[in-house]
Amino acid sequence: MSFSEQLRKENDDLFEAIFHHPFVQGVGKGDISKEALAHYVKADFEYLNAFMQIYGIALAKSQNREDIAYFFDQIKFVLHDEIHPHRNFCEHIGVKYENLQGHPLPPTADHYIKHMMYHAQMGSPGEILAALLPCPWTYWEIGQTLMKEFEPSIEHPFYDWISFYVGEEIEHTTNELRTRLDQFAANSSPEEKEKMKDAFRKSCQLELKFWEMAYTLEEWPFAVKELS
Ligand SMILES: Cc1ncc(C[n+]2csc(CCO)c2C)c(N)n1
Repeated sequence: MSFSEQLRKENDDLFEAIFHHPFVQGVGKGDISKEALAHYVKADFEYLNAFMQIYGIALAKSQNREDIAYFFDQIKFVLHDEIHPHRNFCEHIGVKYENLQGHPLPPTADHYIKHMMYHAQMGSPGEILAALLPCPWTYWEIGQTLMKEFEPSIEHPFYDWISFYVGEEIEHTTNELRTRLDQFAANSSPEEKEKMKDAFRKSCQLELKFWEMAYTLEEWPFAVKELS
C-alpha cells in the first residue's frame, strides 16, 4: 500500500464524517440555507487566497522545473477556475460575489490557513504536501459522493458546484500531490513520516470543521459587528 493510500485509510472516519455533514448533504439535497452559503463563500474566498500563497511557498522551495510548473499551474487554476463554484453559490443566494470578499476569517478558517502556513514555513516538502492534500482530495470525493447519491440533473441548483469538483482537474491535482507525497515518503525517516501523518490528519479535521463553521455561522466571540 502506498503512503497516501495508507493516509486515506487511516482518515476514513473523517472523510465519512465530511460526506455526511449537514452542509455537504444540504448541497446534495439543494436545501442548504442561504446564510450558511454566504458564510462559506466569505471564508472560502480568503482561504483560497491563502492557499495560492502557500502554493507560492511550495513553488519557491521546489528543486526542479516539473514541480515549479505544477505549483504554477495550480495557482492559475485556483485563481481563474475555483471562482466558478463560488459563483454558483452566489447566484443561488442572489448576492454579488464582490460583496462576499475581503471579510475577516472566522476562527476555524483562520486556524486552517495558519496550520498550512506553519507546515509550509517550518516543515519539509513532504509536510507541506501532506497539509495541502486533503483540500483537493476531500472535495473530489465529495463531488463523487454527491453525484452518486443525488444524481443531480442540470436543473439542480448546485449542479455546477458538484460537477466542478468531480472534474478531471481536481482528480489530476489530487493525483499529482499524492505522487509527490509518496516520493517524499519513500525517502523519509519514520519520524518525518509521523509529521506528515499529523499534518494530513489535522487538515482533514479542519476540512470537517470548515463545513461546521459555515453551517453554524461561526464567528469570533465578542467580535465587532461588521457594517454591511
Ligand atoms: C476549505 C476548502 N477546502 C478545499 C477546497 C477545494 N480546493 C481549494 S484549492 C483547490 C485546488 C488545489 O489545487 C481545491 C480543490 C476549498 N475550496 N475550500
